[in-house]
Amino acid sequence: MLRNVARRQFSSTAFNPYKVTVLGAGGGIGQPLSLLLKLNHKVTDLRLFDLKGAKGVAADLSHIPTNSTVTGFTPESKESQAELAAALKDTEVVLIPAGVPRKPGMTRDDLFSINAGIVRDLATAVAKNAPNAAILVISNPVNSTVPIVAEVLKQNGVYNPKKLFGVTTLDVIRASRFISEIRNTDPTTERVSVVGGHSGITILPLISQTKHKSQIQGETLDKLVHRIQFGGDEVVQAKNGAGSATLSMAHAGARFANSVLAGLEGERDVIEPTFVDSPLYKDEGIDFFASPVTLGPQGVEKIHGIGQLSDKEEEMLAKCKETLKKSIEKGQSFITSN
Ligand SMILES: NC(=O)C1=CN([C@@H]2O[C@H](COP(=O)(O)OP(=O)(O)OC[C@H]3O[C@@H](n4cnc5c(N)ncnc54)[C@H](O)[C@@H]3O)[C@@H](O)[C@H]2O)C=CC1
Ligand SMILES: O=C([O-])CC(=O)C(=O)O
Repeated sequence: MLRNVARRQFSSTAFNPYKVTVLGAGGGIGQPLSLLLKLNHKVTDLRLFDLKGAKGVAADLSHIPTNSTVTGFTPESKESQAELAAALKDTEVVLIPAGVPRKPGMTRDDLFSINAGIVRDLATAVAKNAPNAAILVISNPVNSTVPIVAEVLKQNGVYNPKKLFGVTTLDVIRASRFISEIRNTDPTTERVSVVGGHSGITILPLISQTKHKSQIQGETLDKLVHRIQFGGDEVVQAKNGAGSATLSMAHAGARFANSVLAGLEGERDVIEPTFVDSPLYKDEGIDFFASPVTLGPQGVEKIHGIGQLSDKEEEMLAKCKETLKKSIEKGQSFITSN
């Protein structure tokens, strides 16, 4: 009995042979994320790339008795692109947690000067070696790195807006957890729509759309919204210079990747909030926005609107859009004006 359950949970079949690549797999997020992907029965060929450490992580994970193969890739020399190309060749899903994390006192935008170039170069390699892959961007600042990837793909003639995602799932899981702490409920059943972007005031949790809207008001509401928006800072401060969220992010990234794979496999009604090329506010010059998205065989199947907001949420949305627009334009012009 136990064996059957284990087999059902972990074994792969010929129907779901997905190749998945993690870029930045040796890092704080990359390692636990790779572990969770090794446990995902939808993944059969797991490729791990990092400037350092990926081979060790791959050898370690390869002893876990799930059906996927795991291969590690590190560049032979500073200039070598061959290993990155091999890690990406014809892969179906690419997760990008490569880049530097925050230290106390920094904003995510402070990471732009280093991470923009890292993400640009990795996106260029994806464009050349896996032009049809779904790309899941974790590296911060997400509000700018996703537009960077889009512009690189456009320059290479392979941009498919249905296959590019900024991973905002950590905001969603934080919202579930924090609301359950206030209401003393089971966090696994709490659903909160979090829209906008992924930093500070661009993170817009729609508490008025939850079943707790009448119970969570006034100061409690303000504190909850603030905690969801600045949840990353709690971890950055607690780690005190040793980085930002890694384990909760690995969980969030693995959950989102599983949803993307479920959509590709043809599962129906897979909906996750994510930061995508979106029609919602394009007429205001905002090319990307996070909202609930139905995931399907081609990637994005349907982008849902954000529904009815409270007056307070409308005010927050206006501020969110102002900041988001600038961050998106900063990412776009990093590619178009260089
Ligand atoms: N989207 C989100 O919700 C979240 C995003 N993040 C972001 O994820 C990124 C990674 O965070 P951590 O894993 O904690 O950092 P880390 O420093 O522990 O790991 C980053 C890894 O990227 C690798 N790397 C750097 N340049 C590379 C390149 N050109 N090619 C391949 N690998 C490269 C490094 O060698 C390192 O192993 C940061 O930018 C962080 O801000 C972190 C938490 C949540
Ligand atoms: O706070 C950070 O820098 C990392 C992050 O994006 C998060 O934890 O939400």
